[in-house]
Amino acid sequence: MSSATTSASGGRPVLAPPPDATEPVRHPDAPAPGTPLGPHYDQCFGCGDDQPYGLHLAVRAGEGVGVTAEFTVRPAHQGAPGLAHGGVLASALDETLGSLNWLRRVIAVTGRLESDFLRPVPVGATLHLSARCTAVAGRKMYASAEGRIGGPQGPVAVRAQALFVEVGVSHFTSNGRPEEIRAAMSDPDQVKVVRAFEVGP
Ligand SMILES: CCCCC/C=C\C/C=C\C/C=C\C/C=C\CCCC(=O)SCCNC(=O)CCNC(=O)[C@H](O)C(C)(C)COP(=O)(O)OP(=O)(O)OC[C@H]1O[C@@H](n2cnc3c(N)ncnc32)[C@H](O)[C@@H]1OP(=O)(O)O
Repeated sequence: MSSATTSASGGRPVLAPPPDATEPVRHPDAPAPGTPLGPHYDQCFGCGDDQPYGLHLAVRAGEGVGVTAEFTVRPAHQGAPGLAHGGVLASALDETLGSLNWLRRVIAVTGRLESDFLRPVPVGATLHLSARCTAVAGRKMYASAEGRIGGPQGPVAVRAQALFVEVGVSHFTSNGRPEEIRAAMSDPDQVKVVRAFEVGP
């Protein structure tokens, strides 16, 4: 019997790479380890500078197909008094995982995200996130992430496993609200981001 966590064929967990999956490949032009990746869209809830209640996640390239990031929980991110909302923490994991695609120079969107919440995360705390791509199979990228509190070596508060699916720019231009697409396409910085992805390996 299949379930939400097992594939229709063979009963393999959905987030387990298939036997023909390959090692992820870092693009030769990927930024050096330690380089800030910068926002992919200034209105992005995860990384955008112009999103007042956003997470303002600061992501840096790591080794291989890996990244690190920091997110400081603000009062706008509460679920219970003084504590981060779980959906916000899942967003931080999602954004960190999504950034891995920069290092592969592939545009991809989250297909599936499974999160574990291990410790409450207070307002004012900085979540130290890290993510790595574990495998690639066709358009599918498998990845995992964790977030620690109290410092980069502190206890793990949240972790996630995810599947991203490669898409073309038309995923956004065909489905996004036209006002925002038009604005994005007339912003030279945004066009530069899209071009960086279109020049593949
Ligand atoms: C001018 C505009 C500029 C736009 C900006 C451009 C570039 C900027 C650069 C980067 C920005 C990119 C992303 C944003 C980055 C970070 C934010 C965090 C990430 C997100 O927050 S992003 C938002 C949430 N995300 C979605 O909004 C996705 C909605 N969704 C869909 O759009 C489709 O659902 C899609 C595309 C996922 C698949 O659709 P599809 O038709 O293309 O492909 P298909 O269904 O065939 O799946 C292919 C293979 O993936 C397997 N598969 C698919 N889904 C699965 C699942 N859930 N579980 C297990 N396996 C799954 C299939 O089983 C099959 O596997 P197999 O090949 O083995 O059969």
